[in-house]
Amino acid sequence: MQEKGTISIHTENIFPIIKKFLYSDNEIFLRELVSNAADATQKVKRLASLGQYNGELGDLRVDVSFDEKAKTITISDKGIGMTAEEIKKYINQIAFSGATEFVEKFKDAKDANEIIGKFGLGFYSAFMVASKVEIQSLSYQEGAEPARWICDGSTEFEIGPGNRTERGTDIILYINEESEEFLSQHKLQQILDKYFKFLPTKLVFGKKTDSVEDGVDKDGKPQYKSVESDNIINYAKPIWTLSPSELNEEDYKIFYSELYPFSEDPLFWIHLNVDYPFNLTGVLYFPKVKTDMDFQRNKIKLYSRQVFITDEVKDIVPEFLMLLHGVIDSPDIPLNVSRSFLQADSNVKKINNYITKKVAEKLAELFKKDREEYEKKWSDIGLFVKYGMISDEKFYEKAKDFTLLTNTDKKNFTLEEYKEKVKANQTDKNGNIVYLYTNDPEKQDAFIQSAQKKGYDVLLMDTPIDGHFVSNIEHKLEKVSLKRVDADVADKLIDKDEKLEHVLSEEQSKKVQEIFEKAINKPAYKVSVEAMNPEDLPVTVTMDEFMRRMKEMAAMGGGGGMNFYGNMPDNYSVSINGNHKLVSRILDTPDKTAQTELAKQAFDLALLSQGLLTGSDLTAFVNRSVSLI
Ligand SMILES: Nc1ncnc2c1ncn2[C@@H]1O[C@H](COP(=O)(O)OP(=O)(O)OP(=O)(O)O)[C@@H](O)[C@H]1O
Repeated sequence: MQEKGTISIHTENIFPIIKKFLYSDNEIFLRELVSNAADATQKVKRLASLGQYNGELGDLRVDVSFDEKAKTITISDKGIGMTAEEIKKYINQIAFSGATEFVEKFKDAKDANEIIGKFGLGFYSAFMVASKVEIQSLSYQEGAEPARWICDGSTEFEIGPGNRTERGTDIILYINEESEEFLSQHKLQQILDKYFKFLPTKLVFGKKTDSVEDGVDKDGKPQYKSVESDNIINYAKPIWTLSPSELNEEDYKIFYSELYPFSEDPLFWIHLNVDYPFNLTGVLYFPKVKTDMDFQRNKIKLYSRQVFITDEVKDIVPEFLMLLHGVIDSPDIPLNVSRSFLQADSNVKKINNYITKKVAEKLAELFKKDREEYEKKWSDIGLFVKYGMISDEKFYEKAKDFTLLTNTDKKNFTLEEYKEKVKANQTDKNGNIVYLYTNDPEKQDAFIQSAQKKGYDVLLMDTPIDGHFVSNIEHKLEKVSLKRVDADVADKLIDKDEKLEHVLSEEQSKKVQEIFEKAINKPAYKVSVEAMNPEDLPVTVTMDEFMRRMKEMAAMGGGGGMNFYGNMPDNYSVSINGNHKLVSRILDTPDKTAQTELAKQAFDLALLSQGLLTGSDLTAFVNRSVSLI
């Protein structure tokens, strides 16, 4: 009996609205329809295992096919099927209270995901690409009659007897004009690969032809023949569904290369597996990252019951772990709602915390088990760890035991070990331990050497994140302050209240100061004469630690009062080593011009050693040097 009816929503024509909103993301229709087919297949399997279905299961597979001439795409399954009554119930009654609310709520929606799941519109996403949709279905129930449903995208539908002779469902999409791009082998293959590589139900997309070896010819050369077989989409083994005890190292590496072909082997990985209070499985990899490109290319992929959803996992994965690779699968993440909802979702927060905890545990384990190996990997993982410590208090608490500080001799220390190492020699008169660091060992070499002469240790803080990391640990560690090695002359880097004897009288000092002020003749350079080790350089140019950090923050866009520092000129301190032979010589030079030239030369050498001497000053220095020789 042929029957006509109206889909129960209160608007004339919902589909143009759906289409309009969802257009940008319209490949989702395939994700929704193939997922439905796979669900129906899983259901019949379950019924059989429960003894509620006794028919032949047969080859349980989902087929996607297309017909370029007829302009159709068909999704077929051998699942539980639907009777006409069920079609009416499941397909016709769209699960939302009213189209008015729908339109109101989502007139600004940009993402199809926001709408589809929320309103149980999975099936209706078909109308994003089809002008007409037909269902042919035969239910698994005994004595069921095949049913056919057809709808042209208006709220009118037709339902009546169908033609399916085997259990299961065909969804036939009559592709609309704007969506003809989907009627392509390449396009469909690409979409199916993206979403269904790990689908638990076999998914077949037509046939493929392979060339296989077939004996040898009369000259003994191998012969080949073409063999046709099903083009199966989901060949790969989704290892995150297995238990870690069933897997070996190779399995994890193979899986990684399946996810990200042509990538270098990962450093290590974490197998995630929880089922309470939320359900989540997955494998996260720590990549070996060579370039920034790698970060952008290989992202964590989010799955829901083995169907790919997105690689935009922001909010689900803690920000500092966004650089990891791998897969997360959770049916408990509300995939289909807006971002702001996601951030407020308590499951998402728990998942976030869980992942952070797991990562910390893994790192702690690696550190404990094989420190040498861990140290080798530190240059790669240090970035994650430091970023994590800065951005997440809880992570800091865990990571402080396995964070390493590396010094200029490339030796590694934990925070605790380092404190012990330098405590004796690097504590200032107020009882603060001063950690010295360099962010550019080449440029700051002269300072590093002077510090080392005093028996000080210098840390290497030369990655982009280290500037923040320095402030972070300084803030967290008690009675510890960090100073860049060029923040002052070696004798004053750590103020121990030890005064060196001055060879110059007060009057002589004043004179030296005047000579240098005149020679330098730049207000941004503040000259002082110090009693220093005679072995140290005659002139040292430094920028105060506090001032430099403020300027760095201003340069990075720190708001508010930071602009104040950003606008200040670069101010430097020029320390003249009053105990140096050269300084005495300058003082004793009777010829005023020669005296100024010598002072200039000594000052320029200081600038030169720090790469601060450029342009016309550099040219003048070179000319002066030539004439002095
Ligand atoms: N291929 C199919 N075989 C059997 N039943 C199906 C098939 N496709 C859809 N259905 C039935 O129609 C219902 C509605 O499908 P629809 O995709 O609109 O929503 P859903 O799958 O329940 O939810 P969502 O897509 O939001 O996850 C399904 O729950 C299922 O009962």
